[in-house]
Amino acid sequence: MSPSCPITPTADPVNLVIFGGTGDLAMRKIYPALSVLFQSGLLSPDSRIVASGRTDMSPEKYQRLVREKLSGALKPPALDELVSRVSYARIDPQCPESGGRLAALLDEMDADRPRNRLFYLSVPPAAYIPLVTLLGEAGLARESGGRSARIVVEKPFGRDLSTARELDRVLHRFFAERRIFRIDHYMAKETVQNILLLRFANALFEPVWNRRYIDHIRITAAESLGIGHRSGFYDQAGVLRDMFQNHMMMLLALCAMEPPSVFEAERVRDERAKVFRALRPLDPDALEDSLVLGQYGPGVIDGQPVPGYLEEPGVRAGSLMPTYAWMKIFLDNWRWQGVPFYLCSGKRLRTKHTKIEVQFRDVPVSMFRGSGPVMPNRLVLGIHPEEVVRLEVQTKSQGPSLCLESRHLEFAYGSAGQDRVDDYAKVLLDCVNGDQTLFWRQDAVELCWEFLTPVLNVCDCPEGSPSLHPYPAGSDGPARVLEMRP
Ligand SMILES: NC(=O)C1=CN([C@@H]2O[C@H](COP(=O)(O)OP(=O)(O)OC[C@H]3O[C@@H](n4cnc5c(N)ncnc54)[C@H](OP(=O)(O)O)[C@@H]3O)[C@@H](O)[C@H]2O)C=CC1
Ligand SMILES: O=C1O[C@H](COP(=O)(O)O)[C@@H](O)[C@H](O)[C@H]1O
Repeated sequence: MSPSCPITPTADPVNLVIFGGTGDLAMRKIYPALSVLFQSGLLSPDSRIVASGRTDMSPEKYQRLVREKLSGALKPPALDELVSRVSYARIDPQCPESGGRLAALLDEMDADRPRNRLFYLSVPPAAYIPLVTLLGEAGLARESGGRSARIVVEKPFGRDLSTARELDRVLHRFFAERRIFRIDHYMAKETVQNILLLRFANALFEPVWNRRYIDHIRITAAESLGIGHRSGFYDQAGVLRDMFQNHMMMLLALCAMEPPSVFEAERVRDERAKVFRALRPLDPDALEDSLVLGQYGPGVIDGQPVPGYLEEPGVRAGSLMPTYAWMKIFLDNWRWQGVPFYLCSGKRLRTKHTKIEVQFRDVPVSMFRGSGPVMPNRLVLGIHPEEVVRLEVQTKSQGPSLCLESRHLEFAYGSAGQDRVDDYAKVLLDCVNGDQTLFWRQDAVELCWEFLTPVLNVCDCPEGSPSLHPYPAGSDGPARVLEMRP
């Protein structure tokens, strides 16, 4: 850690209520993140976790379940310490007495001292509004006696513009905006957080970070995983709602935003929203010029045969849901006029890799004729698996003749030996501490839904997308994208 970096203090104790405590997200991401926070002392040992679901279960049985599910990821004593802080309450939003029961339980837990309250909606989106209403009507959304009450909302924030607005209306009935945390775990990834520091804490990049010097920017989030057990959600959402409306648009905003006057949540969020306001609307009559949608078929990944999307359990027969999208986006503002941003994400691709590539323009003319082509500079921000910042520059290769060679100036997080906090741990800690910098604000959510509406309309019509390009699992995506790429 840098000597000038302040030590992060231990957060005040919190009672964390995880709605959806038996679910995939809770087991795979939230508990391991909590364990990191407890072990590193960032979360007070006085904090408690109440998991809930509609299933009836004793706290002891739930503790056994957590132990069993997490035994691969966590070992004693970390696992024991985590489990000792966990209890379970059956909460069914359809059941009128659920809210009162939860309120009584939390009061009982607070008998020794009042704790802040954090309610985490880790449930299917259809349960968001009923649970927010339950909290509000039970008086649990109120702050009192210096105790905060915050709510964490998982993506997707609605399934289109109108449902996003409806969710927001209900959230705001009970929670002020400063207490609503719309999570995007991509924002907490180390190299993603680093984008703004790289751009605005160095004098080097900003003068060339514009249409005069940048040819295009490519943002890729490729996954080799399929949809797992999530067909119920995914077959209603597809890649556009799952990855574009949130993570991909956020990466775009971080690459394109103006510097805020000060690094404060609202000022940073203002600048991100301005990027979304500058999005050039997609032309519904010419979508094929800026969009490729695809769906994976059967194929081979890591030498193993994998089924196609339509063979995945739970997917509707003949579903036309896209599992891959490539999009060309323009921003209509002075900095970015004419610079294409290529966004691409898909499931069941050859490898998992997430990165941002900033491609600079060619030199005006090469004076090194006969020494090979002068490749344009490229800045690669590797997010996964490599966490790296790599600037590709042209140099002279060693030897008597004048030959051009591409070399890298590189900084890799993995080799920097710094303290690391996993992405869910970081966002959870920020919720506990009330820092909204890394979270979505409603204006940005709505602007992104508005932008995607023409594509979603096409995908949602019964015939689905007019051109859904198939690609074999384990490939690099639909061949059509190669024709569109610069
Ligand atoms: N899994 C992931 O990788 C990611 C998930 N998300 C989002 O997180 C949320 C949770 O996802 P995930 O964990 O995968 O979902 P799961 O289907 O695995 O788990 C859902 C959980 O919610 C509970 N639940 C279901 N319906 C209701 C209801 N009507 N009222 C109260 N509780 C309910 C279930 O328990 P019970 O049946 O007992 O009620 C279960 O604990 C979703 O919004 C998803 O979009 C976001 C990013 C990644
Ligand atoms: O939010 C989501 O993200 C994951 C990919 O996250 P990563 O951190 O592993 O890159 C994706 O698999 C999932 O479908 C989506 O809901």
